[in-house]
Amino acid sequence: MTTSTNGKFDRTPLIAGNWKMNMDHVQGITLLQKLAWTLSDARHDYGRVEVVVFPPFTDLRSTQTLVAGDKLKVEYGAQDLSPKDSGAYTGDISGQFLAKLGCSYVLVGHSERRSVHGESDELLNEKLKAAYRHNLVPVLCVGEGLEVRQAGDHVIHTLEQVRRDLAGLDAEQVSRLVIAYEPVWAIGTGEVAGPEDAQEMCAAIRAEIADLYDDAVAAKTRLLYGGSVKAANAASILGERDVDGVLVGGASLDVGEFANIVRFEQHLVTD
Ligand SMILES: O=C(CO)COP(=O)(O)O
Repeated sequence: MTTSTNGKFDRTPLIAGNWKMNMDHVQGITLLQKLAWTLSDARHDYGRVEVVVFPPFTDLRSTQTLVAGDKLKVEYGAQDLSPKDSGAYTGDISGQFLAKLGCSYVLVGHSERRSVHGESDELLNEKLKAAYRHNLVPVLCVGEGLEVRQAGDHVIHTLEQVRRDLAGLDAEQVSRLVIAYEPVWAIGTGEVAGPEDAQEMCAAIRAEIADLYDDAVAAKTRLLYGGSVKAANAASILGERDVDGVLVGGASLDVGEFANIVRFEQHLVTD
């Protein structure tokens, strides 16, 4: 992994777009092509700020063809995977298939899967292990709902998720892991956790990883914030010490908006 030299990051910033259940494969290719053109016009340095999109499963083959054919530097991943590698699991998608499609990353435990599909920490732990079996880097999503936040238990709650989800993973795996803190009350609502909220939780997660593993592992794990991120608020969130990137939902469907988030360094206040 390359190291950015902007003085604020010692981990390569990662800007990720979760398309959720939007964009069929034709629309997806158009979106990705426009994004690549926009970033190319802006002479974006992908070694300095990594860019990843998470299209629906049905877009992945055309995404692979476009990325390989046009030698794009945008990376891509899937929004979920099965804990199993193959067999009688109708409707599920194996990490092996995702790796074959050139995916680098896979989302695990997005709050919409935890709530809509009732995914438990035990299942997510299995999914993380499945991702590593196929050399996919998991982006593990954690975060609290509104009631937990109002009760002031957000840090305890989120660290508990981290502990349960990471059970049995080794230090090498966790140093490659990406964890996205996505407070459920800030997803798709226009409510953004402030930069200081993002920093508070990312610092707490990093300290927890140092506790569970060691400081060297904690220094490598990348921590993202997600929830109503837009070009207008991205730079201040990304300026925080422990925030290494953002996981963007709605705004990742707008090329101009997402490209401006990728180019957040233009808006960083340097001290
Ligand atoms: O869930 C999210 C990304 O995974 C955040 O979605 P929004 O950016 O639309 O709030």
